[in-house]
Amino acid sequence: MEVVGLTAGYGRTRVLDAVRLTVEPGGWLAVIGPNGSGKSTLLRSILGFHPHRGQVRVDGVPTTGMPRRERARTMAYAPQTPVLPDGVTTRDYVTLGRTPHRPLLAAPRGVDRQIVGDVMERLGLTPMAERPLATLSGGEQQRAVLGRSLAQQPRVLLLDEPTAALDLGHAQQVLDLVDRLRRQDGLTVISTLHDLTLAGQYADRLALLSEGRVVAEGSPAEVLTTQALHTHYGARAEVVHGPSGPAVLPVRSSD
Ligand SMILES: Nc1ncnc2c1ncn2[C@@H]1O[C@H](COP(=O)(O)OP(=O)(O)OP(=O)(O)O)[C@@H](O)[C@H]1O
Repeated sequence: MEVVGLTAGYGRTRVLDAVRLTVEPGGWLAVIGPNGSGKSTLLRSILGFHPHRGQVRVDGVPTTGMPRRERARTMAYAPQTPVLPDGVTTRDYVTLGRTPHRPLLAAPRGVDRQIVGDVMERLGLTPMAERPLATLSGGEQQRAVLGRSLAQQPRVLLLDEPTAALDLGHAQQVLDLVDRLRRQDGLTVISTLHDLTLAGQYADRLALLSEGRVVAEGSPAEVLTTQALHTHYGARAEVVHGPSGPAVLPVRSSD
């Protein structure tokens, strides 16, 4: 996937300024940056949900002008704060991810049910499959949202803060699953992640966004530096390099 010269904003306020990114097939790019730096706006622009200038290409093909169903088979999105429909079960909700793969208004086929069952099993959602979505905990709902996007079997998966409502064990379970899918199936992943240690462990490249510009891009060890965390987050932190990648340790003020 290539993003070239992506510029976007709200009204007269520019939020993204000529953003340029490239992600190899099967690559995982984590977009990091302080609150309000434009991460969600970037994902929504890439998906074509937010007006922007510039170009987004998948396998060299511009996504602008792609028919909606083709675009939905190309890119799937798990938003940070999804709007969840009332009165649907978890299974029905995950099954919505199959919509771009089956004829309009057709009932789910055996293959759709099998893919949905498989995704729910891998995300630990099977025990709550027949429960109304509204009765799930925040973390369970977040996994259901990810399940829907995985059932879509896209080539590019865009995840906005996929671990925000998850405890550490479930966060690792979800990130491990995404990691397996990219290694086995060549799924390309672009995610935002506030947890910089998890970002450094799972993504193979990081892009640091600050005030709408990519100010650093490279391997986790290249991007996660004490200086960058100080300059762009105003944070005091040490970066420790371990076997799973860099870990970010906040340093308490001595005052
Ligand atoms: N609907 C909107 N109308 C006006 N301004 C908006 C709107 N949505 C976002 N913004 C502004 O655009 C900027 C970027 O927001 P965005 O949500 O993309 O940032 P972010 O990096 O995802 O932030 P966070 O880490 O807090 O989720 C912020 O200053 C925000 O206030």
